[in-house]
Amino acid sequence: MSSTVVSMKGVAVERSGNTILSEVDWRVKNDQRWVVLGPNGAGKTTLLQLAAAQITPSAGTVTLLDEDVTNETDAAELRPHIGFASSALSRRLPYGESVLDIILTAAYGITARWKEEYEDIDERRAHRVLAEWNVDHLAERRFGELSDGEQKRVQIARSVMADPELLLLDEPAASLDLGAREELVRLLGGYAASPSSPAIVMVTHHVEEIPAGFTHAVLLVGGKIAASGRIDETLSSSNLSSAFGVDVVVESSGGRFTARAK
Ligand SMILES: Nc1ncnc2c1ncn2[C@@H]1O[C@H](COP(=O)(O)OP(=O)(O)OP(=O)(O)O)[C@@H](O)[C@H]1O
Repeated sequence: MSSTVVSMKGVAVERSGNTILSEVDWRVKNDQRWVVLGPNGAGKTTLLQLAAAQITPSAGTVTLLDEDVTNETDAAELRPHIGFASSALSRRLPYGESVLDIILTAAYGITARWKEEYEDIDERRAHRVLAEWNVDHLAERRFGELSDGEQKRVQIARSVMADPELLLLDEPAASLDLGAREELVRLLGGYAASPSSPAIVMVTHHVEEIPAGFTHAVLLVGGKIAASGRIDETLSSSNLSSAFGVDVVVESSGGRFTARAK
């Protein structure tokens, strides 16, 4: 049965006197896979930080997994149930740590192994999750020695290790070469297609990075939602042209999208 995992009503975020998001009304259900698009500075990462319970709104209400997020205590309780992969978070991962430990520490919500005793069941799950993201063969390697593409897949494996109810991905394919991008997009598409996967929200700059099977899209412009809804309807040539201020043609084939200037 589908249920709402993210609900934002009349949400605004202000920082240093600037309004970064305003009038945001948005709902994500557990069987939906969303992509967030918009020009640089539109507020995409800020929207994801709200959904990750990393920040609280300046106005309006944010409800995550049926809990209102009004203060730091609410947010701290919610965070273990939300998977979040972003390059800002990955910079905090210890580069000398083994891939297996990077994944295992996620089970305890920490970024470095100290003296924890892990259960066999955690290790088995870690290997299963690594295999799911096609990095199990790298389990004993140091995280910092991996290629960008391998590191991105380990970050996502880490963010799903604790079996989250909501998975948030901030530009997971940024800086990847074509082969690594396509490998990641294929794996994300497979993950998105599974009914047992959580709700997913992915921020990206490029429609080519949207995996097949994503169901919804939201376009942010100047901190406001310019369009949102079913992906095919929202990612229209006219919506993207007006969001990015350039005349583009958007095409889709086999569930994937391309965009190019007219
Ligand atoms: N702590 C802060 N204080 C003041 N302004 C901030 C702060 N954090 C972000 N901003 C501003 O808020 C706006 C939205 O930032 P955000 O990172 O959410 O946008 P974005 O759409 O993810 O951008 P990009 O595509 O460039 O990553 C930007 O203009 C940014 O400079």
